[in-house]
Amino acid sequence: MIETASSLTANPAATAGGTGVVIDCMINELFYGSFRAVRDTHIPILKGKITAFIGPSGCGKSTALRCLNRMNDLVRGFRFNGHVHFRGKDIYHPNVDPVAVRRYIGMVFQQPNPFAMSIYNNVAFGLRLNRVKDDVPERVENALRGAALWDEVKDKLKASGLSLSGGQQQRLCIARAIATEPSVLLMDEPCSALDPIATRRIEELMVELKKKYTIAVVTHNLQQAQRVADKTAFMYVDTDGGARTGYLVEYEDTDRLFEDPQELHTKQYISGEFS
Ligand SMILES: Nc1ncnc2c1ncn2[C@@H]1O[C@H](COP(=O)(O)OP(=O)(O)OP(=O)(O)O)[C@@H](O)[C@H]1O
Repeated sequence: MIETASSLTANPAATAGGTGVVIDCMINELFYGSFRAVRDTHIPILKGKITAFIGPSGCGKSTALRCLNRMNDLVRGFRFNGHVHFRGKDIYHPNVDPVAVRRYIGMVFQQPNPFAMSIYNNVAFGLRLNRVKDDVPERVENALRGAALWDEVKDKLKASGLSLSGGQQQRLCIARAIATEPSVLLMDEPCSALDPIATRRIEELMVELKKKYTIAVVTHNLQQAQRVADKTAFMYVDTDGGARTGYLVEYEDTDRLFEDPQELHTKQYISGEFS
């Protein structure tokens, strides 16, 4: 039996691993081919909160984020030992369809990636992909409003998505991701290609979006994590014996992690002793 999108919605109230936990992610070991990229990383994603993944380059932040909606499945040689519980199911169970998972756990990438089609169709595309046929114009408008883009584009919905500025393109991608009303939005360094003003706009939008969606975000920007995140997961990378395996060092309330880190590596990282 193939699990369908509807089977993942069957028990929307179900949580895993504790009250308010929408996704409970446990990575015992994760490989790309023979390379062990991540180990011993347990990150609960809490409902209605923003969880930031921070840490030095190569520690596995994006890899861990991509586990949450099975995006790593697309990578050749990917192997995963652990679980990702969502709505009472392990999304890695062989009967779960990854396409159904991504309907409920959407993703926004580092580089804004609008399609070479109109602004309207960029948002409607995600709906069509998920066979949503009713109320498409209303849903497109709601998604563009939700992404704080409607006022800027309502008079040019037929213009190409590529004609927008970088920050607008990223908000268009957010609109595309929220059009199907996912439960969770994964954001992989969503501001790294943007200037400070567009970055602030996206940060404000994230805080607004968390009223409706749970968010997990990878960021290199520690101030950004402090500004937007409720919870922060700090990852580090072992380099013993030539290995480069990332792991979770500390997961805490963001304020606590930055004000009173419990682990030496966290202290060193947030004080800028290494990057
Ligand atoms: N598709 C892939 N195939 C093989 N190895 C990969 C792949 N993606 C990532 N890796 C490796 O896995 C490790 C973790 O990478 P990942 O991109 O998750 O780290 P990161 O902390 O997000 O890094 P950065 O901050 O530089 O983006 C790195 O050693 C990286 O080279």
